Amino acid sequence: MEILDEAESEARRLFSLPAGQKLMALRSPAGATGYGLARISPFFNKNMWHEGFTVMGSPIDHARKLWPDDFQRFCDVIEDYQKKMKELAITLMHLILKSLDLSEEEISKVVSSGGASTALQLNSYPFCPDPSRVMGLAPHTDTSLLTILYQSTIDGLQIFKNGVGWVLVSPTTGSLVVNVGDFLHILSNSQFPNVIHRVVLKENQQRLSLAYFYSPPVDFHVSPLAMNSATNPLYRSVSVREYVDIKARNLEKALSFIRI
Ligand SMILES: O=C(O)CCC(=O)C(=O)O
Ligand SMILES: [Fe+2]
Repeated sequence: MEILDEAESEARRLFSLPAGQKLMALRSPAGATGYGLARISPFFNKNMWHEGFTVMGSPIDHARKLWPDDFQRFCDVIEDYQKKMKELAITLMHLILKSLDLSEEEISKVVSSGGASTALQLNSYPFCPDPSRVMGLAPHTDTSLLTILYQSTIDGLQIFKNGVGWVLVSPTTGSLVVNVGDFLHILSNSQFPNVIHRVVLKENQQRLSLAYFYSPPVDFHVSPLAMNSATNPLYRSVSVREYVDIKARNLEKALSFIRI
């Protein structure tokens, strides 16, 4: 798909800028978008071999700072990428929720009530002379319903499988990885379990990835909707806003805070 190549090339162009230039678009302490460390960094006492750039909607304010005379191409490609990923996320969510026997009415509440919360995260794991000594991205689950991940050509993504351990998910040309996040885990009463994943660098080349996070609107209350008659709800109802806040303070323990 052409848009994957274009978005990858724009991400590469951004991360190739001199450090001083990238710092012009630094995420502000209270802000959610812009250039900076991985969001999960505060939970770990070692830095990760990673730099990121977060977009929500139009990236124009930050793009103007990065390329004062040439920001339009980046904005066009990144906005188009988000539009395509959103369409795909909605299609996937419909299929998943249908498979869980939710009614059309319930599905439309989850998927389209008042617009989703979405974010696009551009990730770069720069060239590293000794990859065996660094952590790319520490283990975590995504907070989203689902995350559509494009990893270009370099290995690194691993998922944790119970009873097996860490399993490498190698990139395949033109393919996307879909990760189940915490919100789908709650909504499906853990029939679609969230996936613990991390990035371990093996090759001494720069690695790029683009993660599109799709979540319900901030005021939506997520609760286990999909249950067969034999099961009890495992989680209490929680608004997206409240859960994001719990996660920001507790990371991987967040689900245990809403466990019934
Ligand atoms: O770089 C990757 O393959 C994974 C990125 C990721 O997990 C994230 O941005 O949440
Ligand atoms: Fe992730």
